[in-house]
Amino acid sequence: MRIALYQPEIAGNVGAILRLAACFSVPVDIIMPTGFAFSDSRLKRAAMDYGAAADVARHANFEAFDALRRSEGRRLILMSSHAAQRLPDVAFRPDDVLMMGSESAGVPDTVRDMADIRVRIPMAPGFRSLNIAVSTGIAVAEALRQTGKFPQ
Ligand SMILES: C[S@@+](CC[C@H](N)C(=O)[O-])C[C@H]1O[C@@H](n2cnc3c(N)ncnc32)[C@H](O)[C@@H]1O
Repeated sequence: MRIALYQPEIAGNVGAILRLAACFSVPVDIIMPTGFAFSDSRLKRAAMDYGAAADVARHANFEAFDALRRSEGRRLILMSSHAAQRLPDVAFRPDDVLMMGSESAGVPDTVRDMADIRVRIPMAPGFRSLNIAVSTGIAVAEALRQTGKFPQ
């Protein structure tokens, strides 16, 4: 399992996701550009000292990330509040990449169309979306649960 962040914009969100990734031993792919500098104190504050333990790869653009993903034979699972398929109905594989869209715009249609599966976390009627770090935690937890990869 890997987490991929498509052009994330908010340092604190990425810090929280790096903390999550370290706690669950899930590597993170960050697709550039980001909306903040990696020296941003808000990233460090949210990641705490766990950030140094996170396995993070930065990719210059989506094409570079996707070429590597394909070479490794991983499925691209796009998390989107607009997707038709519900999280509880998806059968995850241990080598899937869970990709999160940017905070303001999600992902472009060209990227959306390349996903093997598009997945929605069901929400109560009338709500648009969850915070990106919260939705990453929900999706990763379900994928780890299904694949038996939660840490002991
Ligand atoms: C704040 S949301 C982005 C909202 C953006 N307007 C959009 O249309 O995608 C940031 C990211 O969190 C994830 N996300 C938020 N709510 C979600 C949900 N209910 N189901 C699946 N993913 C969700 C998606 O990856 C989304 O791109």
